[in-house]
Amino acid sequence: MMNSGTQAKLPVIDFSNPNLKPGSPEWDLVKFQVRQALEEYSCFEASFDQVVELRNAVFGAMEEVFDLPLEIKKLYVSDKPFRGYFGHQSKLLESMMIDEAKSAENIEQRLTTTLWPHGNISFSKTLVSFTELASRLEKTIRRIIFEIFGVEKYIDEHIDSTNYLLKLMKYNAPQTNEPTIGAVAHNDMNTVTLLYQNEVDGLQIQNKDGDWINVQPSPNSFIGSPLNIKSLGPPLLQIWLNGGLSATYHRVVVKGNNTRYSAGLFAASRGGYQVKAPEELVDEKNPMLFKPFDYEEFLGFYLTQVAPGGARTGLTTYCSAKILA
Ligand SMILES: O=C(O)CCC(=O)C(=O)O
Ligand SMILES: [Fe+2]
Repeated sequence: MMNSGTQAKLPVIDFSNPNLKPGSPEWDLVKFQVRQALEEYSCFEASFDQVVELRNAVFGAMEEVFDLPLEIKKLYVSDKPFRGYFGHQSKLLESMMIDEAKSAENIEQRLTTTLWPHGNISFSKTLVSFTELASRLEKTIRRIIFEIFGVEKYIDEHIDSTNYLLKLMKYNAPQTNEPTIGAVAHNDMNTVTLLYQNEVDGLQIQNKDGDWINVQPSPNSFIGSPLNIKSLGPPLLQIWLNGGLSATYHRVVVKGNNTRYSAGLFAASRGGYQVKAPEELVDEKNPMLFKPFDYEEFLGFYLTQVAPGGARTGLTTYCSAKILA
C-alpha cells in the first residue's frame, strides 16, 4: 500500500501586508522566515489573503473548462514543449498548460477563443486576474531570495526575462480510500512554483529524512517553492544561484470521492535568455557549476529523448560545466 504520508506543518509566511516593501521591517522579517523555510524544506506556505476573493471564480473556471467535451479540450494545442491540453497523463490527472499567461491577449486569443469560439469573458478574466495576483506574489518571493543571496541588482533583469506558465490541473477522485498516485514524484524544472488548490489535499513533499509530508494549505495560501533537483536536475533558480538552493521532491497522492483541482504558476526563463550564474557567486572556491544555457532549447531537447521508464537527461547533466565544457 502507498505510504499515506506524515503530518507536519510547513512553515507559514504571511505576504498579505500591503506594507511589505523592500527595506521595511516587515520585509526583513519575511526575509528571515523565507531563509529559515528554505533551509529546512525548500518550500513554504505563503499566505496571501488577496487570493481569497478569487477562490470561487478560479475553481469554478477550472470546473467549467475541464467539463468541456474531450474533442474540444484537445483543440488546445501548442507547438512549444509542455504546453497545451494533456488528457489523463496518470489515470487521474488531466491538465492544461498556458504559455505567457501574464498576457491577457494570449489567454483570450490562444485559449479562450479556441475552446469557446463565441467567447467566454468571465473565464478569461478569472485566469488573467489569478495570474496577475499570483505573479505579484512570485516576484516578491524571488526578490527576497535574490536579496538572501546578495544578488538583488539582477532582479529586474531576471523578472523581465520571465515566462509565466499557468497550469490548470484536475485530479479525478479515485473513488477508493486507498491512497492513489495522482502525480508521480518529480522535481519541477523552472525557477519558482506557486500552487493553489481547492479543499482536497494531496500534495506531498519529501523532507530531508526522506519522509513524505502531507501539505494542507489554508484557503488563503499558496504553496511556494523554488523547487528542486534529484531526478531532473536543479531548477533554473538553482543554476542561476550556482547551486545555492537545495531541493524539494514532491508528488500528489489522492483518495476518496472528491475531485482535486490545483492551479500552478510556474515562473521560467523565456527562450533567448541565457541562464548563467552571476559573477558575484562564482570565484576560485566556488567555480561555475552549470554552463550557460537557454531554457526553451533545453525543453526541446528534453522532449526529444524517449526513455520509457528510464531517466532522461535532466538539467544537471545538460548544463553541467564538467560535461559540456
Ligand atoms: O497539483 C499539485 O498540487 C502539484 C502539481 C505539480 O507538482 C506539478 O504540476 O508540477
Ligand atoms: Fe511539480
